[in-house]
Amino acid sequence: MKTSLLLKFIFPYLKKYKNIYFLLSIFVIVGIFYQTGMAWFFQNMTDTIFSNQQSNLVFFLFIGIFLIVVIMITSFFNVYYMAKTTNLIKRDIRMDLFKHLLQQPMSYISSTHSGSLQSQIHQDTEQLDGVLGHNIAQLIILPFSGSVALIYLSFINVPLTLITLFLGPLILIASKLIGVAIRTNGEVIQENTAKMSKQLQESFEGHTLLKTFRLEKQLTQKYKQINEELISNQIREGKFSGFLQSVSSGVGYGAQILIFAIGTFFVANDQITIGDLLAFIILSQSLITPFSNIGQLWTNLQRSLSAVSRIYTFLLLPKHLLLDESNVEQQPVTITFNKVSFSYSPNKSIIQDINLTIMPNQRIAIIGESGAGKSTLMKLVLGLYLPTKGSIHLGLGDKGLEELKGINPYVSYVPQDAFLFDDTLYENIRYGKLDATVNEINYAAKQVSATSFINQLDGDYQFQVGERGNRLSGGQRQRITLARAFIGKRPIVVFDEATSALDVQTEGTILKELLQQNQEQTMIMITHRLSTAMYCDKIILMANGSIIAEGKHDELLTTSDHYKDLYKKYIVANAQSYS
Ligand SMILES: Nc1ncnc2c1ncn2[C@@H]1O[C@H](COP(=O)(O)OP(=O)(O)OP(=O)(O)O)[C@@H](O)[C@H]1O
Repeated sequence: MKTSLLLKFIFPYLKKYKNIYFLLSIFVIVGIFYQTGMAWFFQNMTDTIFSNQQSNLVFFLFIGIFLIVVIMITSFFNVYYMAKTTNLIKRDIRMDLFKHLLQQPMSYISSTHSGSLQSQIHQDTEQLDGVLGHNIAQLIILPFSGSVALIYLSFINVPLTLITLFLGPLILIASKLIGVAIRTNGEVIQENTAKMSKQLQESFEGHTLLKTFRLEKQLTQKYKQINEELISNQIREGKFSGFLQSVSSGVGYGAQILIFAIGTFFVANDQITIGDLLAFIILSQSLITPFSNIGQLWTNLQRSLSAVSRIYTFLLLPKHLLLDESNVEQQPVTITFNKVSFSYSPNKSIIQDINLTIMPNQRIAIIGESGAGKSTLMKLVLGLYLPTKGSIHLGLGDKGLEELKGINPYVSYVPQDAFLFDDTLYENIRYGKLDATVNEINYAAKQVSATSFINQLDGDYQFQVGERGNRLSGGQRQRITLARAFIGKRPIVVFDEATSALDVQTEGTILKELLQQNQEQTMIMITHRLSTAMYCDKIILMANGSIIAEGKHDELLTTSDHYKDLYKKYIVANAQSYS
């Protein structure tokens, strides 16, 4: 990606702190002239001493104290303001990345590994120093301080100035060549680190499997391989930087020796004074440093720019459309599928040509074999994915029909995996309705038969559920996710096998309670249990992404052979379990 484009992207972040940058630039300008001021000071003080004008020494003493005070103040504010702006901008970028991440469509989330994404967001933000902090300031300052030194020295002696200047381009050529290698290598290091976080995260999340299948050796081997790759690339980077440093030091010290040798000759011939030579030795660094440091600063900038490029590319990803929740009212909502087809990838159709109407307050069961497309159909209802063909409309009574083009705000969802946030039970239920009162939370827990187990936990509702809720049993987690879904009283609730971890009796009690107490809600349940489906207003039977039968239990027994078979199997299985 073009450097100018990346700098244009970062500029608005800098602009926000223009006042601090203005103050910073004052201290930076003082810094630019400071080195020349010091050279002037030593040059004139030396010449004064050598010309026996000791009476002027008091004047130089005051100038010396003044210079010390100036450098102390300048150094403090330079470092402080630079750190302040850099960290403030990093904070803003991190926030933008996080907000953007939350608005990513499911297609992005499901195709990206969370470990790599985390490492990318953290590391790339940390690497921004190269374009924000001292690095960029130095890149701007050095040419100026070099020019000021050049003008000052050329007033003293032009040939000696040219000799000093002559060595600089050598470093520039070396750093240009090495800079490209460092940037490419930096990108590989970033990939290695992302792979490592990915593996760390998987080892942590899958630790039960890892232990039971005795996978320690395999995973250690895999981790070792990535670690070795990372270290070899980091060492290679060290080699590149070392080479650059070596050229810079050689040229820097070489310049000083050369100036000293030739300068002494000029002093001996009365072409310059000892003070002038001293000024040359001090300022030669200001002339050489831009060349030597610009190499390192440039490579840092390149490394940072590749981080900026990844951040920019991520922020350019289109967001998932979020409907304005403030307009959402509790009202009956009809869902209509018009010839809807959907595929996750271009070659494989998952949902095919579905026509379906779900009326307000209906109880719908979606059944079918594993992989038939039941969850995908519900993800379309939730608006997590948009149809690839056809359309879904929401009938909103007086407000008419509205095509679903983003997240559906009228639906609550109880997912298959009963995910809980690492927080208290209370907070986990409250996420379903942020302004819920204590009574509402109690009531929601009661509806899903959760109060008895909550009362036995340490701290009741203040119990910390742990990562993904792992301090609770599967059935307890499911009850909390049910409470979270019902507390918001949205017009439609989708259950994706939301009671599969409960025994049939508890499931029956909870569903009976929920169905009775929430008559004014549409409930759509994906289930493998016919015992649940049988009591619904409508059963939708799916196979290979299509609806192959729909109707009430009694109707389906006469209209669908497929359903009849399922029912027979259910009767047999039930009879066996009681025999
Ligand atoms: N994020 C995804 N990316 C690509 N393919 C997917 C994705 N999610 C599901 N699929 C595929 O879509 C098909 C339907 O999956 P879906 O989860 O909708 O089935 P299901 O009927 O709910 O199955 P189950 O009863 O096992 O939960 C499967 O073949 C699955 O591999």
